[in-house]
Amino acid sequence: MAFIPYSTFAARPLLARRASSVRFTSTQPPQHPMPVVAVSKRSVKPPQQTPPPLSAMDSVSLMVENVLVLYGNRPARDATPVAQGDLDAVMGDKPFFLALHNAFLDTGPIYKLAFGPKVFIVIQDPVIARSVLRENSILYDKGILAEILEDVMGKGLIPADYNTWKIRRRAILPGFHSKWLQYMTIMFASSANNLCTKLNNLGGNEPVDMETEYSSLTLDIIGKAVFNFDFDSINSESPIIKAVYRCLKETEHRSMMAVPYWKIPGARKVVPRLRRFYGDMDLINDTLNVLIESAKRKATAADLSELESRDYENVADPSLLRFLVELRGEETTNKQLRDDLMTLLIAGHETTAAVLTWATAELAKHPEIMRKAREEIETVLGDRLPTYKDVAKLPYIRRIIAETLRLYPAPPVLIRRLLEDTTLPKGGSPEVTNLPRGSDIFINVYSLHRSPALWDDPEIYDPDRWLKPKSNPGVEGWAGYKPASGLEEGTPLYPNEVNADFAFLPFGGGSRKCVGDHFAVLESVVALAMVIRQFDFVMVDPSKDVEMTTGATIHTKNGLNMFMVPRHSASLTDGSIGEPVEIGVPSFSNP
Ligand code: HEM
Repeated sequence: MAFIPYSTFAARPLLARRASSVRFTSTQPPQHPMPVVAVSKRSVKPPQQTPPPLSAMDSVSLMVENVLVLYGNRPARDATPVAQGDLDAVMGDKPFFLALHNAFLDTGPIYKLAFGPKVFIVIQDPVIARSVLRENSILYDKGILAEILEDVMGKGLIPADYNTWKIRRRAILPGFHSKWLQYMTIMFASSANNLCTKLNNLGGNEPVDMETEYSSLTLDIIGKAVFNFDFDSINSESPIIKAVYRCLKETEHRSMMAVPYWKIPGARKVVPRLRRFYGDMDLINDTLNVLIESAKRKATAADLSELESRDYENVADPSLLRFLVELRGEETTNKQLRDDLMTLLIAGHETTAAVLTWATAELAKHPEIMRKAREEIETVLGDRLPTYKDVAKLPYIRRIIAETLRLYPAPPVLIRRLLEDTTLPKGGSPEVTNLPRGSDIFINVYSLHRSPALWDDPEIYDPDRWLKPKSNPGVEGWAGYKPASGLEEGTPLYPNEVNADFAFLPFGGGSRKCVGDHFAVLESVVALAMVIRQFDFVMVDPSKDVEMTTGATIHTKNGLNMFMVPRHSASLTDGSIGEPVEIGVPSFSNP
């Protein structure tokens, strides 16, 4: 059976490009951006006490109960439907969350998914999701997800137990303050500019795999932001980049395994993929340790207010790592810092690459949306590089990012494990659900975002849906979606879980909500605007492999539904694309 990894959430199309006639010749010097986009600091409301984690005995007794209920005569605790039969029919080589989605359409907003003695509770209801993620978040830990990610992220924020998480979240969250984000936006533009230069230099009709290109872009960005390290993966492939990618692949592979083979004693010495994985981890850890030592040597202790008001344009190392080692009172071990860095690197990389890839794919499918997007970019930016201030003036591009995250959330499923017996609210389901301690829970964000009960024409890609309110009294306790003044300047950066009352969870919600949401939206808006104003993308028959005019055959990785070829029109290039102009970003130096 398959679990869902954090970083790989599938669902990404394969793209190709060719330079279009959009000019890109000069830029204005970067302005000092003002904080116009509403970037708010969220207060973390830690619960008072969390129940103890599950013991092996607890797991066994839960499995016994499941067997007795599913295959014996013991009555179930409630009437929540079991989706076993339906899932068997749909499970094949499709991504796991698509199987979950089919079961949702057949079964309803909450169901139980049985694999032998193991039962998962699958939730696609905003009221129940709100209860798990926000109102009663104290009752849950990351369960299976923590087990899969432990080797890579250690006690980083995503898999961390409650006590570690509470301390590290308090340290890391302030690092994403608005002055730093403003400065980072300049770096996003500079990095996206490198990608555009590379694509321009490729020339010809060769198809380009945009998923890979976006992935390199977001890796370069996250490396600079998190530890001031220039992977330069847009232009080169170093051993460290290869090691990072292979580790991501290993995490993905583990997520598909029913048996945690990496925990078998001695396995890491004899299984070739594990030997390579731990070798890669050694290389990454050595590199991170050098970066940590170097940051510690240069560090001067500072208070939060000093760090928040820094002149980042004149700081040699503006990274989060530097912030973390300089923040007074936040003494921490190298091991914890390594875990934090690795977590941020993985969490902030493929997720953003996926949204950029899907957004580009959807724009290629919808020429009218592409036209409106380019019109906005032309009006606001012309051919200069975007700044933080500009992002506030690009509400249509921001809606495109939001709409892409709705249809292609990455991760498509949030994972939790219940630590105490509880009762879930009804929401849109007929009954409340009684759950025993130890229940594994999937919040199926993919289906929540495509639920006909919550969205009009949910399968349609429509960035303007975010301008219209939506409600449904049939979902008991759901406040509906309320647009925040049309997402114009000065309003929230993106429609979020608060104004959709947990029907829209691209960055999760509650205390463990993504710390990088604003970072990711700013990055996506800047990169998408810069790429689509210069390049065209065309959709072709998604149902089969396609022979390119160049003779190349493109295969979609996940068989989901789309890929692209360059537009075959000579009029698309008029030779007017000039040299991109450098902007004032200090170079990111590797130690
Ligand atoms: C489009 C891009 C992104 C998406 C869709 C995304 C999505 C998410 C989601 C859904 C969660 C919640 C997971 C859960 O509740 O189990 C999360 C958590 C997290 N994300 Fe992101 N993320 C993105 C970008 C980033 C970036 C750029 C960073 C860092 C620079 C980041 C760092 C984190 C961290 C550290 C957590 C764990 C928070 C905690 O448990 O306190 N993410 N992300």
